[in-house]
Amino acid sequence: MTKPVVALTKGRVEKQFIQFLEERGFDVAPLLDKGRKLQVETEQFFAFFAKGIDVATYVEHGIADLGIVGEDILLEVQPDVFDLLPLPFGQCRFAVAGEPDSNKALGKQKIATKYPNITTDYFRKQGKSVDIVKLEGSVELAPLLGLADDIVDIVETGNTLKENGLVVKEEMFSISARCIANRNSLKLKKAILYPFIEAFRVEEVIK
Ligand SMILES: Nc1ncnc2c1ncn2[C@@H]1O[C@H](COP(=O)(O)OP(=O)(O)OP(=O)(O)O)[C@@H](O)[C@H]1O
Ligand SMILES: O=P(O)(O)OC[C@H]1O[C@H](OP(=O)(O)OP(=O)(O)O)[C@H](O)[C@@H]1O
Repeated sequence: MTKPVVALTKGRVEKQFIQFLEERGFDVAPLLDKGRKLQVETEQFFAFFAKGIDVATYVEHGIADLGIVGEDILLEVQPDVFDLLPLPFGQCRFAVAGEPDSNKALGKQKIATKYPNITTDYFRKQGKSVDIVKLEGSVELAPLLGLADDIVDIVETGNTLKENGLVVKEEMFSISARCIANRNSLKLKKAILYPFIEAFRVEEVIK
C-alpha cells in the first residue's frame, strides 16, 4: 500500500502545519531538514511544497491527494476540490481597511487587494459596485500612496494596519488553513487517506 501525496503551502502555513503534525506524533524530521528540496518522504506520506494557489491546482489535477492551504485561496480561486476540514492554524480574518477619516462621498470606491473575487463578491452582496486594483502584496501601501481609497486584506494581529496608520472599517469573515482533497483520490484511495485524515481531526475546530 502506497502513502498519500500531500501538497503543502510553503512558508507560514508550512511551519504551522509541521508543528501541528509533530504534536500528533508524525515523523517531521524530513520536513524540517529539507533544505532547498521541494519534495520529501516521511514515514507516513510524500510531501511537496508549493505556493498556496498552486497547491489547489495540484490537488485539483490529482497530482496530490491532499493539500494544506489557506481558506483565502479556496474562496478566491474556487478550485474543484473537496474541502475536507478546517485546521487549527492560519486563523485570521478578512477586513475592509483604510485611513481613519477617508469616507468617500462621491464616485465609486476604489479597493486595492490580492483578492479581487472575494472583494467583488463581498461588495456585490451589499448591492455595491467597486473598482478593484489587483496587487500581489504590501497592500497596505495603496491607500497611503493614493492608489486606492481602501483595501480588502487579511488581518491577524492588526499590527501591519496599526504600524501604517490604517484602521479596520468593516469586518468581513474569519478564515483558517484547510485540508483539501482530490475528489477521485477520496474515492479510490480511501484506505490510505482516511486514517490519515482522522489524525488531522480536531474536535474544537470542526464547524
Ligand atoms: N497574517 C496572517 N496571519 C495568519 N495567516 C495568514 C496571514 N497572512 C496570510 N495568512 C495565511 O497564510 C497563507 C500563506 O500566506 P503567506 O504570507 O505565507 O504566503 P503568500 O501570501 O502567498 O505570500 P508569499 O508571496 O510571500 O508566498 C495565506 O494564503 C493565508 O491563508
Ligand atoms: O494583522 P497582521 O498580523 O499584521 O497580519 C496581516 C498581514 O499579513 C499578511 O501579509 P504578509 O505578511 O503575507 O505579506 P504580503 O503583504 O506580502 O502579503 C496580510 O496581507 C497583512 O499584510
